[in-house]
Amino acid sequence: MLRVIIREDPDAASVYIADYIISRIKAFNPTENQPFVLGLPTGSSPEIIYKILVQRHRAGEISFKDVVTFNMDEYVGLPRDHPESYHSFMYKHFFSHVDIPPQNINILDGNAPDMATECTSFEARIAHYGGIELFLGGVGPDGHIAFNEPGSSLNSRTRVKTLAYDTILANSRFFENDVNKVPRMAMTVGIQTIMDAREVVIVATGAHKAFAVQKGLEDGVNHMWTLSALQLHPHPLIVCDRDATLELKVKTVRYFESIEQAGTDARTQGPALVYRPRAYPTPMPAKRSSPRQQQTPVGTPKKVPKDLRINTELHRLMEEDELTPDSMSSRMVDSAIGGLDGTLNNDLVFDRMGARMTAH
Ligand SMILES: N[C@@H]1[C@@H](O)[C@H](O)[C@@H](COP(=O)(O)O)O[C@@H]1O
Repeated sequence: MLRVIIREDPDAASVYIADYIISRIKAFNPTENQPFVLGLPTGSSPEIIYKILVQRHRAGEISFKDVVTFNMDEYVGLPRDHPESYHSFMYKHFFSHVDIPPQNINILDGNAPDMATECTSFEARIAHYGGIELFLGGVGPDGHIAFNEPGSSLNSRTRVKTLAYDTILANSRFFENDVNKVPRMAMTVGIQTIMDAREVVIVATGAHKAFAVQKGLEDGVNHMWTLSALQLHPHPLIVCDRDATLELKVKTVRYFESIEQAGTDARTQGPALVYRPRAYPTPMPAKRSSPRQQQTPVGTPKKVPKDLRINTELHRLMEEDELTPDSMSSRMVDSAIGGLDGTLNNDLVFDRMGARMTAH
């Protein structure tokens, strides 16, 4: 069921989401062998949420020791240590301040020598953990989730996307208001990757999100407003501030408010917490990588166990016409995304195109 929670301002909406995430992690009671798998976004809206999560962690209320994270997107070609890379954002606002082990952090490498392999490997790492339990996301003013711009396939998986002009314009505020400094491409999880999460929580704050919220909630499912795909998800939660509801019908707002007033607190109404979503195969036991392996850039894995093969007849992993030319990539060592490299190098293989892994 679609749940919409409305709070008066961004702070109150963020407190709600931080509370929600904490309660879900606690209820899951993660361990090293059964970690809570959390999908995470960047952007100015989630910044407040991270701030609250850090405060709660410092107050001893929540640990991220047994949480594994997957970030939804990253710019292509921007150096990892650039202040505006999503890698830098995540460390600055969250990872550096909590007890998450570095090997539990998964961020797409926007400078990977082979973009297709990087995307395929990301999906395989998610599958390795049995899927994402809770995917937190934001929404762009044009209704995009992650970087699934208008027109994205609702069946899409992790791939390279060209950014829409609206998004380049919106994100130029992080690049000295110069549209020419904004990367033109990004790697992003697909709509299907998000839809496979057991639970999706979206933060939408500010009047500039109101139109996207209206299109996403009140109109039908369509690929031009990719937020609308969540209408088909069994457990979506959209948390808005009052301004983000400005384009909704009064009737819609009243309905969602009445659901909350009726006592069905979303915090106790999430899906049953299970470690392994049925959509995913039983994963291999997690192996600890040696520090040396953690320094290894993402390479081409060797072979795929049968239960991790993805039938890409159904899901194309790449939009080949949008691939970055090799010359734009620079090989970088990313220790933060290297935690599973050892495992992947030993146990998984992708063919040259990276887009097709078929059952033999
Ligand atoms: N790829 C990110 C999205 O994941 C995010 O939801 C959106 C909105 O960000 P903000 O919260 O800054 O408005 O910005 C970017 O495009």
